[in-house]
Amino acid sequence: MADEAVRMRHVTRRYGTGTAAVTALDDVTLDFGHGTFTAVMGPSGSGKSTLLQCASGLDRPTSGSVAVGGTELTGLDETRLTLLRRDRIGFVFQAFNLLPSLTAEQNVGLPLRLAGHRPPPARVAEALRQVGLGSRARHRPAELSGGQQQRVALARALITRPQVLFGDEPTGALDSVTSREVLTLLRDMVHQEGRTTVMVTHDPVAAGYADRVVFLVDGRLDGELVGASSPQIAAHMAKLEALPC
Ligand SMILES: Nc1ncnc2c1ncn2[C@@H]1O[C@H](COP(=O)(O)OP(=O)(O)OP(=O)(O)O)[C@@H](O)[C@H]1O
Repeated sequence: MADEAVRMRHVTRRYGTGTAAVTALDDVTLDFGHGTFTAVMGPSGSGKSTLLQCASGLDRPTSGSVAVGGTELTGLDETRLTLLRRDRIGFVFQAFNLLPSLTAEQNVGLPLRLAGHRPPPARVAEALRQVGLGSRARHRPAELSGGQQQRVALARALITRPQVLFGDEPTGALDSVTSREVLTLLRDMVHQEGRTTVMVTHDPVAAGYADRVVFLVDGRLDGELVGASSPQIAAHMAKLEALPC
């Protein structure tokens, strides 16, 4: 097994050409260790989502390399990259992206169904139980609260037992109490199951649940905090946001 769950080396991502070119990520070298929970923070437009997309194989860097679980993504064709994402990576987004006509258990089983397998009912039930929704298996998304819907999305992301879970503002649409429930669940999964988790967030309270916070400014890494409290993270962000552009 590779030392790191995700390795990024000199990753640069440019969009557009000529005078319209934007360097969204600029020579980023970063590792995410197995069984760690990392938050990615930075001012708006600093490249957080681009970093997440390059690290997870949703997007390809313009230059540099990314490896997940020791597999270099750079040389993979689209089919292999899709398979790697399907088998090794889980995603949760701000929008829960559940299918409204399917029940919670059908939504959770969907990734296995899409991969051509019949979802084992015991595995689906276990995934729902893990996120505290064992009794809501037959409910449709409209019958669930926002926090419950995000927990269904989390169970769906975890049903394939991914090596790495990526979240882009996973609590962005939730109130503070519900956010805390989802973040506690994420943190427990990291610590109890060694599920490597990388989460982009604007919220210092959310980032306070992570073991480590890495900061981006203008597409470049700009320091990190390990084991920091939410007020310490908020103070660091305030300094970064005060920097002249
Ligand atoms: N598809 C694209 N085409 C052109 N420019 C893009 C594209 N995607 C992102 N960018 C630019 O790249 C830079 C980084 O964007 P990114 O979405 O990664 O930032 P972010 O830190 O996630 O921002 P926010 O916090 O506002 O969501 C921004 O200047 C953005 O405008």
